[in-house]
Amino acid sequence: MNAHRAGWLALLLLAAIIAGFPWYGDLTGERFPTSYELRLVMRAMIFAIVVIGLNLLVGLAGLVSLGQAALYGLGAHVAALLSLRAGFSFAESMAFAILIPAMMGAVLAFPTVRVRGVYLAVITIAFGLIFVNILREWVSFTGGASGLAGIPRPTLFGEPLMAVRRTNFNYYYLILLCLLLAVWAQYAITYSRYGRAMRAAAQSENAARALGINVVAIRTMAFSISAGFAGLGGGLFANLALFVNYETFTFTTSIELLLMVILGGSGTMAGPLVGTTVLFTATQFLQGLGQWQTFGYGLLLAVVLFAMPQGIVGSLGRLPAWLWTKPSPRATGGWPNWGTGLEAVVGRSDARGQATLLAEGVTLRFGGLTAVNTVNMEVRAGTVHALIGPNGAGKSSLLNVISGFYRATEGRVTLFGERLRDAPPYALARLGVARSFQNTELFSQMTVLENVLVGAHPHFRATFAETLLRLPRFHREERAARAEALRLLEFVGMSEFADEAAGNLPFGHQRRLEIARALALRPKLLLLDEPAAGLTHGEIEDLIALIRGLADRGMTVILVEHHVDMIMAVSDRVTVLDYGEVIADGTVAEVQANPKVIEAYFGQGATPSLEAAK
Ligand SMILES: Nc1ncnc2c1ncn2[C@@H]1O[C@H](COP(=O)(O)OP(=O)(O)OP(=O)(O)O)[C@@H](O)[C@H]1O
Repeated sequence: MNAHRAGWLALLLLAAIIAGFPWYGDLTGERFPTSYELRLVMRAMIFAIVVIGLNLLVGLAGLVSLGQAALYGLGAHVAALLSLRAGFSFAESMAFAILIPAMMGAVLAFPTVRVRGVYLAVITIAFGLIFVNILREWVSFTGGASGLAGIPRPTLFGEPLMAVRRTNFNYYYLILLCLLLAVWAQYAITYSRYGRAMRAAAQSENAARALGINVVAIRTMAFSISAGFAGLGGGLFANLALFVNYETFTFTTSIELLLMVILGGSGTMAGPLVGTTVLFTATQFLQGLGQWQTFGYGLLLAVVLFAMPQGIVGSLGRLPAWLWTKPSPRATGGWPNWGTGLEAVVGRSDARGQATLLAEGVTLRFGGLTAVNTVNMEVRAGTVHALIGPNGAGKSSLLNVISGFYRATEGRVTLFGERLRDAPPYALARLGVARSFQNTELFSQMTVLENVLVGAHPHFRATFAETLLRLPRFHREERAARAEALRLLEFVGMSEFADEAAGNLPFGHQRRLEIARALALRPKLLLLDEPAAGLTHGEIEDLIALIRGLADRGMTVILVEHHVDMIMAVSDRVTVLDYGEVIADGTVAEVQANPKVIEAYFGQGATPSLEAAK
């Protein structure tokens, strides 16, 4: 049985235990559980729903929020106010309890455009503090310290949800249903292009942008979904307690929620359930310790996290690998022989001869430094165009302008016949511009296969709803993308590494993977920034064959390289930069004979051949 199935089975078992819990007393004749214990389980389930939402934000999108209790409180207050003051039904007020916090979440995501990490955490703390302050001070609306009491007992389809008679467990089961739906949603989002995009944006923002992911949009989505879960939890809580005030939603609750995520194992499927259960149970037991309660709580956390730094599920999940160490795949020799395989993975373009890229007077300044100075360059489709020059000549800067990472101070760039003014990197990627980075930028904690799948992100058409419901189009696209990703991996000789974490790969393989991932975008223009750096002689030979093969099939390649052998072997044209300016442009032979180039590389009076640079 694989881990996947075991997980679902464990969940089913847990659901069965929770579902059977109210009937335990009837079966055994004991006075257990009383309505007090039932309420505790309901509150724990509500917490778990909020924690699942927070896990998506922290564990997947890598965004730490310390204001989640405020969104939970917002849901609770929306539900309470709408049913108390506006006479909304339970279902109506719950819909708004989810919707309004989700919208608030999108607003909260806005600062992530500028800040992340600890700064973002501080902003979310500020949000939480302001929220509680408003609740406390706006007495006419929220009741201040006396809160909102007398919320009507919820009913659904005319049926009372709360205990009128002892065996009315409707609300209990409704919360359980919501929890199971939340677990499902977490699973469906994590194992989809949305989850992959969230993890990608967290692990390498630049690579994510270069692969067509709108990082701001994906983070807004993560915040919004997470806030929606918090709101759902809040609404359920208000209708359970029938009373709300600010004291339930303070900063301490936000910390508690985050601790549940971390203790369970952030980013894991079962982590939120385990973390919530352990901390919730611990809190109940520790109540017996009186004034030592906080001490015991702190000690428990410190010990568990010291022993299991990845959280309970995160650390236990590694156990099988540790117990039954499987040999990690060994590096294969060279890359396979490209030939027919290439056709299958990149197809063939017939745009040959047309101008793929036209740079006119492109200038890029960093303060007083002119990194790129009035560069004019034309790159034709289906050619390998090398961009060379001494260190600091401005080659990477020009690549960054072409791929949208830097905005040209002056001049213009025309791509595929369209003038694209200030298009962001993700938009250019979607038009067909892929790139590699000088220092490889992989999603190191994702598997090799997942890395390539992120490259296919812009090609998915299934909507969010189709993804959540796992409708046929989702499965079709996912299967096709996987097949294509595996083909690409086979193509770069890395099939046996598919399930390995990208960060564990040897350097040469990381470069291969970066190229496979870029090809998954099905680009028309491929920008390679020093792809041969750190590769062995044999690997460089393979790389040359690959680049040539790509160009022969109509793909345009712009190559920034220092390896002179490689440039001579593979390039159709060469543009030479020095101090940000174009000093030569032509075929390899023309450039080689150009005195300006020789001077730039070797100083005045040097050997008149680039060959000597080998
Ligand atoms: N973000 C930045 N801020 C300020 N200056 C920068 C920035 N990026 C590059 N530069 C400067 O611009 C100039 C060109 O740098 P660039 O990295 O484009 O050169 P390069 O030709 O790619 O060099 P190398 O071959 O060493 O990678 C250098 O003087 C560099 O210090």
